[in-house]
Amino acid sequence: MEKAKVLILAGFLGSGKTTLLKQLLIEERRKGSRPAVLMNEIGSVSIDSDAVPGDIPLSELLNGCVCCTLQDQLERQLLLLCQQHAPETIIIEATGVAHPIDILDACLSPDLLPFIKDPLIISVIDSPRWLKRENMSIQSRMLLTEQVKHADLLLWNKTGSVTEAEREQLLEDQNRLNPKVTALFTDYAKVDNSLIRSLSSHEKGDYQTVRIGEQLKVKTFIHTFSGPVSKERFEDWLRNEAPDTIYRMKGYMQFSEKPGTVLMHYSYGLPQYEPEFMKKPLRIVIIGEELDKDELSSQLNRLVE
Ligand SMILES: Nc1nc2c(ncn2[C@@H]2O[C@H](COP(=O)(O)OP(=O)(O)OP(=O)(O)O)[C@@H](O)[C@H]2O)c(=O)[nH]1
Repeated sequence: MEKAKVLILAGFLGSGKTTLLKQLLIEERRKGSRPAVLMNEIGSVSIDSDAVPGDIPLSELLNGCVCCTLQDQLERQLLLLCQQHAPETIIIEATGVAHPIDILDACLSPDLLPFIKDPLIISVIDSPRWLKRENMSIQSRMLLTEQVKHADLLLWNKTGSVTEAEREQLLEDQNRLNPKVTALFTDYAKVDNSLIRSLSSHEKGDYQTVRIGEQLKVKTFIHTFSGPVSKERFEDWLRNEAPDTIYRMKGYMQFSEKPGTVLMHYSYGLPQYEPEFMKKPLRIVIIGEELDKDELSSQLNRLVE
């Protein structure tokens, strides 16, 4: 049996991993290959799994981060995927707070060796966030650095608004942290899949363990809206009231100004909306540091009209 190639998508919350995943799946389909996806989200509700078409085997690890609590489960799920579906490629989208080497460790268990080859770490970095990382907590900064340092392929993503001088800075950081890496400047994580196929992983050095859970204080919670909210007031809330330690929000909402449900993505200060045509519960997952759940819930409840 042909061993499956494993791609580990690493990168901080909201950096563009799901955007890359969708493109990789389209490309895998185009070349007639059999991909499978393993997703890990720290919330108890999977939102990203909608990105995976229904006929592609998908395994989900919810409610925890691979690097902290779910390593055994990741191993088991990988084994099951291999035994049940014999995929040619397995794409692992880890939570934005996972340490890439921990995921790699789980992939390298002896039980899995007959089934998988070449785990490759693709780190998707939110370039504007990287450039302003001094505003983040020390643990988050360390994690970002580790994601750059251990990447086999590094995507400096969201470079649409990055200046030439900032690109120079990114290259300098890259040369300092991971001089051998193959790196690209990308927008919406657009990358030629033939490049990924041609890559081979390099030796991983020692790494500094960053266990997220307690230390990073990245927390997640789910807020359920009882009805439509005012879009204008929601965006006012984002601009003026929402704590800037919210890294990411994602979920389904309805706005009183316009009928229909939207999938709302929020990362690094900007909301984006996509129409959603299926009936979905009006709930969002909020991920951030030092969040006061009760305070946030009452602020969000006040937006319901
Ligand atoms: N402006 C801009 N937005 C982008 C780019 N790449 C992705 N996005 C948007 O950023 C948001 C987050 O992207 P995702 O692909 O969901 O990020 P992720 O890393 O999977 O996020 P988590 O699953 O929360 O960790 C989405 O609204 C994307 O459309 C980019 O290059 N430029």
